[in-house]
Amino acid sequence: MSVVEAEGLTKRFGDFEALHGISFIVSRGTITAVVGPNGAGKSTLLKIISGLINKTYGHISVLGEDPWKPISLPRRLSIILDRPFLPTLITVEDVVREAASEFRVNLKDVVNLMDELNLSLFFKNKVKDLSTGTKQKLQIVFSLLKNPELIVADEPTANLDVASRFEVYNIFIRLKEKMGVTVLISSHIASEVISISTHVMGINNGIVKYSGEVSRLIRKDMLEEFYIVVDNVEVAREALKGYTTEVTGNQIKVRGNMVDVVSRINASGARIFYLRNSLLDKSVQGELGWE
Ligand SMILES: Nc1ncnc2c1ncn2[C@@H]1O[C@H](COP(=O)(O)OP(=O)(O)OP(=O)(O)O)[C@@H](O)[C@H]1O
Repeated sequence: MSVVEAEGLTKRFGDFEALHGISFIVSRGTITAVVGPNGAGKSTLLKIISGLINKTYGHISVLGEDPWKPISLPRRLSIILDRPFLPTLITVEDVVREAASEFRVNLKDVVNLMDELNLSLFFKNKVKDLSTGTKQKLQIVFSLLKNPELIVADEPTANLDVASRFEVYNIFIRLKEKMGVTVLISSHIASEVISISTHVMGINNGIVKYSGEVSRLIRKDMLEEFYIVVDNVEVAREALKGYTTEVTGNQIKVRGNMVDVVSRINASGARIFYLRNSLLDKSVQGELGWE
């Protein structure tokens, strides 16, 4: 069953056409990586789906509703943007208590979600004193409190380090697997977001260049070979026993599932400074005509 349906979707800003009559569907219980270069039209598309801006022409239906004239959508859809917008002068604990009461959720459930993102240690801090990445993670917690059916996340991990990015991805993966939540997520780091997704939609110059299941569009060997740079190679390598690895200085070339590899290294105590699948990034850029 489709959660989002678009047919001939067009968006103009004055004389400039940002989306040129695009058509696609998003099925329930999938994670779709929305990838493309700067100015491709990703944010414009995600904002239309979220009801933040209106289309110019065409058809768009989100959970069976017109997102510009929503009925139940605000309750069922969570929007995550790359910039946090939180009250800054009060403590995290106060924000959390207020949010729990507003969304009528159990404080314990909020704390569990915060634990998953390693946020609980900031409980007594004022929001204004948190790093941008920590504020962003807090923002994500609030966005998820209403137990959405659909999450639209525009560059949600832009301000986060590798470990935090995967904490966020793991939450999306869990929500999809346990609750059948549908996720649309955009990122500049195509290879990373594709690695955690079931589907990929490649956009450039306001056109969907390709769209479909990751397993059909991308070869497994290309998906599962990437590089990480860590602070402690020995500890990281020990954590990756059973995986094929090649070490050069602080860099490890790994073959395997990216989510599992990152979880193992995070659990080992080693720190990942850098993670990239350049081969896949280049291939996606080539397919999209992305300079
Ligand atoms: N409010 C606006 N008024 C005029 N032009 C706009 C507006 N919003 C977006 N655009 C233009 O539409 C095009 C698509 O922008 P959009 O932000 O959707 O791209 P994007 O793929 O999200 O890029 P990025 O990754 O840099 O955020 C760009 O050329 C942008 O300049």
